[in-house]
Amino acid sequence: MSVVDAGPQGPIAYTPAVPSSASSPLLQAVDLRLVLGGRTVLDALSLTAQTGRITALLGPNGAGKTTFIRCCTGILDPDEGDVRIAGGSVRAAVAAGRVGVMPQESGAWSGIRPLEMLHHLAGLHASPLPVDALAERLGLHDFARTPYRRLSGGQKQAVNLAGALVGRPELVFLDEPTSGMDPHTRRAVWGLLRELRDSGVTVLLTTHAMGEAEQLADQVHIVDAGRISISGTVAELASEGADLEEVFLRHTTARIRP
Ligand SMILES: Nc1ncnc2c1ncn2[C@@H]1O[C@H](COP(=O)(O)OP(=O)(O)OP(=O)(O)O)[C@@H](O)[C@H]1O
Repeated sequence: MSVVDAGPQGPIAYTPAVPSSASSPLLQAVDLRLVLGGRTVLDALSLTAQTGRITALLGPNGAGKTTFIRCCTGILDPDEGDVRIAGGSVRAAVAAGRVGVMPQESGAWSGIRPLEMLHHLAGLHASPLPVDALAERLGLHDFARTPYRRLSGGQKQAVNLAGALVGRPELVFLDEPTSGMDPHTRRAVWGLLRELRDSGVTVLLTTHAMGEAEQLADQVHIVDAGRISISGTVAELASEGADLEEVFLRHTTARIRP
């Protein structure tokens, strides 16, 4: 077992609620197709996320990253293809508390205060993380009494991240987790995500910050127009003789001409 340091309150022992087998990919999406509003949003998209690794999904605006996460968390059903989590269905994994999700926009009730929200979410899980220690780790006590609607963008992100983790999931989807965060907070979150990985948690995140993917990702998938354009480790992708941003630009389609 490894540990998430909670700062002055002491460590949080982070063992996923359901330990996963390290021998296979925890998440397997095969040939997903989905049409929304007459537009093909996912187009034969297949990818895996290995157990206890950080997988980054990169892609232009509108490429289908959030839609993919919605298919992996039971919010949307693909028209074709299948998502398996630990070999079972998405719904079974979600019902068993194996999955955490930090959406780009949370549906948090606007008047709720951060710690109230976390205590509420913790109450939905069998063995949640200690709320105070998690809040301490993410600096939530500084604005613990502020209603959600009055939080800054970065503060909302921190609360949403805590909400994704409080149930001690073994698979966490983070949709642009550090967008709007200052560099101090961003680096603290990177440290936390590395500790989660070291504890065996599987993380799939989206980001538009190439440096974030370079810092964190064990595996990168670049998606363009609903399909995987290229995948590999950062080192494998950079072996094309370019940095990750250059690889991204080469393998995706510009929506707007510079
Ligand atoms: N419910 C819906 N009905 C119709 N179109 C939708 C729906 N949800 C998403 N889309 C469309 O699907 C496409 C992909 O959206 P998605 O949010 O998955 O992109 P994304 O890769 O996460 O983009 P970003 O990087 O900007 O967050 C967009 O063109 C979007 O307008």
